[in-house]
Amino acid sequence: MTATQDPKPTQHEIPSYLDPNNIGPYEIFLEQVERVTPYLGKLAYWAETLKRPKRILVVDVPVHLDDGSVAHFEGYRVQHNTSRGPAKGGVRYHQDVTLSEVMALSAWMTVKNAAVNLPYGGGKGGIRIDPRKYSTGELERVTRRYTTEIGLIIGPEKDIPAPDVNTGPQTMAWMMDTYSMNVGRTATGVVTGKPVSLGGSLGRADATGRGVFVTGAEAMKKMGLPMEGARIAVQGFGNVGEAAARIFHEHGARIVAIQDVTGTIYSEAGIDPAVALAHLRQSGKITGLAGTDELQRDEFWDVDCDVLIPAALEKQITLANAGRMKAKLIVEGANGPTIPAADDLLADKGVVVVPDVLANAGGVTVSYFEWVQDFSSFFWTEEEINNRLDRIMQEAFRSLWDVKERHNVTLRTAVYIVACTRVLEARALRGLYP
Ligand SMILES: NC(=O)C1=CN([C@@H]2O[C@H](COP(=O)(O)OP(=O)(O)OC[C@H]3O[C@@H](n4cnc5c(N)ncnc54)[C@H](O)[C@@H]3O)[C@@H](O)[C@H]2O)C=CC1
Ligand SMILES: O=C(O)CCC(=O)C(=O)O
Repeated sequence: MTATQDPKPTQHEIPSYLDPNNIGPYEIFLEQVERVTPYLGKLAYWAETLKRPKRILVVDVPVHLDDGSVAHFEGYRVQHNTSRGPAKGGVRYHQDVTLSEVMALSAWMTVKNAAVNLPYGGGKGGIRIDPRKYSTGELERVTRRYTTEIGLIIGPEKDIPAPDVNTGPQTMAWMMDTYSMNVGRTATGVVTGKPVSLGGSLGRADATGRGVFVTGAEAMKKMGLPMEGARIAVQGFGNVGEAAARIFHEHGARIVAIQDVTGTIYSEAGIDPAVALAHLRQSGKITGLAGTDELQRDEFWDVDCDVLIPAALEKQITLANAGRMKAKLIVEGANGPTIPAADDLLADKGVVVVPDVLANAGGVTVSYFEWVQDFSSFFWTEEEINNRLDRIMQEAFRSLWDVKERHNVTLRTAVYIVACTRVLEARALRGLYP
């Protein structure tokens, strides 16, 4: 080496296995468990329970395509933990779904359900498929075959799926119908997020975005950030991102940037989410909306905003962008959007992060209401649902914020302390032997 050469490795010279941005989804969860373990006292004895999913099912999903050929898709259902009740969590259709991802998503469900004190464990499912490439009929056949394959382990008292990325009420209707045919009775309680006419709950469609708003608004109050005119940037404009943007907008905040899989738009004057949604539905893309400028994908992270809402996929906030973000508050609509190293960097910068396992718990909370309504065959008004949801989310936020202050930790660690304590208390009380 000559004297002019820099002896320190540059970013691209770091071997991939040492690059914190390269961490896998389940490794992120394991790191989060490591961080909470010192706060668990005697329950740390049981911490290994959290690191091991209770049950994993990998299934082959063969279907006839419209052209007469047969395609095979890989599907998963992971039940991470059932100490506090049946497994509960969504089903994702995406071309990049992996077992590690579904394991992480199911583990985050365990933490989330305990964080808001729902009587559930955690589960999650997925199929590695790009749904944009298949017709509605093909997706129905994929869904029905997948439901039959995982029918071994799901059920209203065992494991209750729900929507996630690229799945929705129609997917849940097919799942409910297939499961019901297989068991010989109509079992509405086997999935949540169904159409309202099939035992679905009023308020479920907006529930996750509403919870993002409620927890975000609580955090803003604690931080002294006014809602009126607050600058908001949203990544992901689907079930969660669109509803969150719309509800913040309705409360006087200004949506300055939206990014989805098709592109990124920016407007200093603010974007009306309803107009953006109509444009997206009509044109198939978010870009090209009148009164907005198109940004390069990576420029989204430089947008001047007070609140950033990642509501797309995992691992979006990394060491490559966390340092340059302007937001004072991040409200995680998505599951797992922030890698642990970026979490540390944000904490050092004084950025408050409302973690996924609290911020996006509104969806599963109304799923719980739906499940209860299906069991009792007695349905509540939308006002009752929204009032109960708001109360649960506000009370959870306030008590978890107190834990954060008491232990002088991040809000994520505070949520993990409370949630993991609840899960492991149940584990310890139940004991190990039949
Ligand atoms: N649907 C629900 O009730 C809940 C969803 N979540 C989480 O919220 C996130 C979003 O889920 P949904 O809104 O249900 O899904 P969705 O399928 O309705 O919408 C996903 C959105 O993300 C965008 N997107 C996908 N890839 C992207 C990329 N590379 N860059 C930018 N945008 C991208 C899509 O264009 C779309 O706007 C996921 O992490 C999911 O696990 C969490 C709790 C409940
Ligand atoms: O509504 C549910 O049961 C689960 C929603 C979900 O998958 C999630 O919260 O990530």
